[in-house]
Amino acid sequence: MTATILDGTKVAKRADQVFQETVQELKQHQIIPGLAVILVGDNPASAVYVRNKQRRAEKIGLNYQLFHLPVTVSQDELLELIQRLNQDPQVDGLMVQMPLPAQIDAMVVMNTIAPEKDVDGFSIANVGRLWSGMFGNFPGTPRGIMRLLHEYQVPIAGQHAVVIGRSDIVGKPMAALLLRENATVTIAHSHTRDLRSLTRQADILVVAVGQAGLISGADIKPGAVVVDVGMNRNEAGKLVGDIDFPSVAQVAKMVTPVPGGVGPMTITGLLEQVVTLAQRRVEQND
Ligand SMILES: Nc1nc2c(c(=O)[nH]1)N[C@@H](CN(C=O)c1ccc(C(=O)N[C@@H](CCC(=O)O)C(=O)O)cc1)CN2
Repeated sequence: MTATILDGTKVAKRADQVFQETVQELKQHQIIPGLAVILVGDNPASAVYVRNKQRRAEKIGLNYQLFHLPVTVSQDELLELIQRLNQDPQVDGLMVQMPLPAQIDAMVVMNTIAPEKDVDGFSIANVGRLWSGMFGNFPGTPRGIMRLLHEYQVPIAGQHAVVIGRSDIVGKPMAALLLRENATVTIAHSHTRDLRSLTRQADILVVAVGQAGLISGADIKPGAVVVDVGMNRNEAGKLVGDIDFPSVAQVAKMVTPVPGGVGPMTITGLLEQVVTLAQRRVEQND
């Protein structure tokens, strides 16, 4: 078997066209959806991600504002900026790029962003909404992965989904979104015993650990759908995921590549969230 590639780059481009049309319609109601991104420091990977966000946000017509703060900024200064942007009516969505330098408590930052503007869905209010099955803002990566699975018509209800990794950004919200769509969900992590007996049962396997080559073809169920969230650099400096792609692609029905799979869909998930918030602004005005 050679797996179908779940092409995040292609799906993201298609999604951008849809968002662009929606933004045009919003502009007819005098609403320009606004996204503010705060970047602290000079982490090179974060700089790339923020640049990609800016390029795509501007392409679909968002009012994009970047606030680049020095790595030495104090927590109070950062919180002050967040509070100002919380009050700014031009800003529909506000996010702080992770990771943050050690002097800043990410939990405090996430919970200072007004929940209705928290487009990352990292605040306690939005996490609660996610797990309660309510409407809310949900993190970009799992949101984007769900969109990718829907685009390729991957059945979810009743499927056994195994999520490896329990981070707040990917693993936990991914499990919640799969559960909301009636998958039977197992979360595995560093303390899980006999990981491979679990991965071999998965109809949908999401790998979000940050360990190159963790999962190979022998570890998966024939015909599984495998989503690789990993972003690692190999010895040659090449970007690779958490799976051994060639062997997995021999056994899986569908698989995401790295790059070009989940990465572009993370930004799609974010843009979808901002556009949804701006649409809500129109409904409230009507
Ligand atoms: N506040 C947040 N911080 C971080 C998040 C997040 O969702 N919110 N996620 C990641 C970084 N991230 C978005 O912010 C992100 C990661 C990767 C990509 C991407 O397009 N990857 C490309 C490869 C890019 C490269 O060459 O390095 C791909 O996979 O094809 C976009 C966004 C952590 N921080």
